[in-house]
Amino acid sequence: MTNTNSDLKQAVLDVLDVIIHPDTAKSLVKSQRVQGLSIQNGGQVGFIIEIDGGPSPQADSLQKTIEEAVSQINGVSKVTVVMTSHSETPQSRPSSQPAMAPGATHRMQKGDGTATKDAKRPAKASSTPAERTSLPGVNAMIAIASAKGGVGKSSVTANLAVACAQLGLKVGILDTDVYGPSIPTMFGSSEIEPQQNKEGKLIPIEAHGIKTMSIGYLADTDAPMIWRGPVVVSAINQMMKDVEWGNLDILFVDTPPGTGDIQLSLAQRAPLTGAVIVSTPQEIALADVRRGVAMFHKTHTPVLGIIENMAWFDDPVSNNRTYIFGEGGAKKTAEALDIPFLGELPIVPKIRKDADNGTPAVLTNGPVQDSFRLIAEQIIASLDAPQGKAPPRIIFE
Ligand SMILES: Nc1ncnc2c1ncn2[C@@H]1O[C@H](COP(=O)(O)OP(=O)(O)OP(=O)(O)O)[C@@H](O)[C@H]1O
Repeated sequence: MTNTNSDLKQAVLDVLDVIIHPDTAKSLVKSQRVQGLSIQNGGQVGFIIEIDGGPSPQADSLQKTIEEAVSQINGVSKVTVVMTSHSETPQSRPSSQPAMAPGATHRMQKGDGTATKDAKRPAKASSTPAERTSLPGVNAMIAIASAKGGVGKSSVTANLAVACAQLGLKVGILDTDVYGPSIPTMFGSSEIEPQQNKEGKLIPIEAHGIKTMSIGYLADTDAPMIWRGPVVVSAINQMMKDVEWGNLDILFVDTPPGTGDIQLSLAQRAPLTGAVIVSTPQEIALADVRRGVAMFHKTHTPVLGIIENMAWFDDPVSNNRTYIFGEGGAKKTAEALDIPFLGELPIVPKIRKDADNGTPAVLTNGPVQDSFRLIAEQIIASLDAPQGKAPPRIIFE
């Protein structure tokens, strides 16, 4: 960040410090209601304000006051305020927890408070997948999850989405991985800034035939994200609803790794049709898979299947196959948990290289494309099967 940006940041904080929250009669800054303040090039200011309760005329008026006050600051070209609410009050934050995410940004506009309403809605045991896909125009919403980080969840999401599009489906990806949003990089779209339509909804960025929206387009991903769980969930909830997805056959959701509170809230609140779990074959990852499956069961989200990534490596020089992370562990776990096993993907340097270059490997004809297509076909078929059960597994080498 440049000195100018630092000065501007301080000027914004100074202005917010003198704005008093009408309910608590405390300064927004002092009551730790400002999160994720960020200044983008050209004086674009974005931040989150935590409010209590859902949308209200008071919240609207507070937002207007904030926007007007900040836009008066010399050097500010655009102000975007996200109003979020959740059940925990800012005052109950442990003092060790930072109130702000330095450098993090968020350019979405005006929360609708649905996070609060949703937080009170229990996951219905009786809900069917169809009932839970409530995003208008979106036929199915599938979470790609991994209980462990770095197992290739985003790579699988990107390639699966393109494989589904190659099979003729309209596909989108919502990247909610706040800890490392990699979809913009994998689609070569990280420099593009999403625009808004007349209703203020974000227009997804289309790349390689996929509509993408990512927290990475909205945030400074070089800055550490230290948002608290409820704020993350609220921001993601807003991302889901405030994007003009249009008509989609499948919206894949790249989720943050883990099975903590954030992931549980997401599984409860997102109108998921089902979840696909990605794992590597080793035992330590598989223990996490069990936790992930349990989490989705708890929220009555059908687990459509498990994909084993980085299953083996074929050395092109020696022609030897090495099972670097062990052999067949995810398949065994799938069998033990009575969950469809969707297939295994080897370690292929092209998958990594193409991801880094912004062109998913599945775009090139060859074995990688074949593997992802087979998995995509099973997932598509599983959407029509009762209870989200996949058809018998197709074996490929
Ligand atoms: N089958 C594969 N072959 C080769 N490289 C792979 C494969 N799958 C993933 N990778 C590479 O491994 C790294 C981690 O993958 P990726 O970012 O998709 O994982 P992730 O589970 O989404 O990570 P995170 O937990 O950080 O979100 C990336 O560099 C990616 O290109």
